[in-house]
Amino acid sequence: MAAEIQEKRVIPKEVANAQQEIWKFILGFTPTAVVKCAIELRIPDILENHETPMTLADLASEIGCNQSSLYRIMRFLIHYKIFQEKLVSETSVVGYALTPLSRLLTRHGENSMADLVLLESTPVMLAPWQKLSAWVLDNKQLPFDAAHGTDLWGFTAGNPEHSKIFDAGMACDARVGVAAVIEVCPEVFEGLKTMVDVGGGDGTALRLIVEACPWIHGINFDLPHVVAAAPATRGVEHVGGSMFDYVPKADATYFMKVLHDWTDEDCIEILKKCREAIPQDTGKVIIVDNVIGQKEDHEYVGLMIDMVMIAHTTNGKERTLKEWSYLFHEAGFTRYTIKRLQTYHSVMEVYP
Ligand SMILES: C[S@@+](CC[C@H](N)C(=O)[O-])C[C@H]1O[C@@H](n2cnc3c(N)ncnc32)[C@H](O)[C@@H]1O
Repeated sequence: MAAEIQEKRVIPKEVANAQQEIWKFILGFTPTAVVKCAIELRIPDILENHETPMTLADLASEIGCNQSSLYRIMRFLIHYKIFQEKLVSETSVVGYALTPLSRLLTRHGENSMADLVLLESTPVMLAPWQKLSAWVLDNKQLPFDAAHGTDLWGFTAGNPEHSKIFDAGMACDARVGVAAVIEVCPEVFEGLKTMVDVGGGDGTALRLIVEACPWIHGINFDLPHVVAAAPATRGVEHVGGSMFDYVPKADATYFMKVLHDWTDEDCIEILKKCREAIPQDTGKVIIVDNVIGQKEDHEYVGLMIDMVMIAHTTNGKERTLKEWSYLFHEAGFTRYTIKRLQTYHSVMEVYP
């Protein structure tokens, strides 16, 4: 039966368009929730392991679920280009296949971002988002503390399961960041005999750097509960402690997505500790972090991460180059260079 569709416009086009846009905010969490669902069901892994596109019936049987609910999940994710429909070779049967996006959502792929999706969508990380407006109003209790009664680092120290999820999430972003640094500016690591990764998490970043630059002896420095759970790695020594007390001595200190967790005053204190830890004539601090307010390319990621800093950290923030430069100057450093990577990160080398 053919239906006749008549579009009767009773509200101005501009308002109708605005309403469509607002729906993105009303239900903006749905892509996150449904992608998380697909990862938990291991759909990217199942499709990766299947040589040809997979029919709904085969995929449902592999997962052990009902076809009609799976169909709706897949229809939604195809719309978001997470999966695609393709003909099963030389037949007219349509199956599901990976796209460049879902290739990043397998559980153990080299460039997988799945653990980061799983981390950010845990109830623990979502709860502080309910507390933003209260914090903006009085700037008293930080959103994470308001939700959990302690800051993120205190929470991970007391919750080993969440600490593991947090470290895994950080490690997947570290893999992408380190690969980009080694690809674009390997000279950053030339001539270094020792390097300490301050706030290095489970040591993933340092492991990859030492694998690519085997002349470096790596020191992975993080809070005691984090290094206690970190896997032993050749060429990397794990040291537990707090960067507010001291930074282990090395030719260079390396920070990846650490300083953005802290206030200007905290960063200046940490950077001063770094100046004491490195040789005054040949030492340097290497910072891999976001610099906002530059080219447009990754600005939306930077601005979203800036909101994450409010929700999850102790007054951390994303910084412009001018704000970074202020920290370096206040901590007593005299010059720095900056290189932008294809990812949202930049690499800054800062000298005494
Ligand atoms: C956002 S994560 C970044 C981890 C890692 N650099 C990466 O890029 O994946 C921040 C790290 O700082 C560590 N950290 C927090 N407070 C610290 C302190 N006082 N001293 C040393 N590390 C600390 C956390 O345990 C966590 O591993």
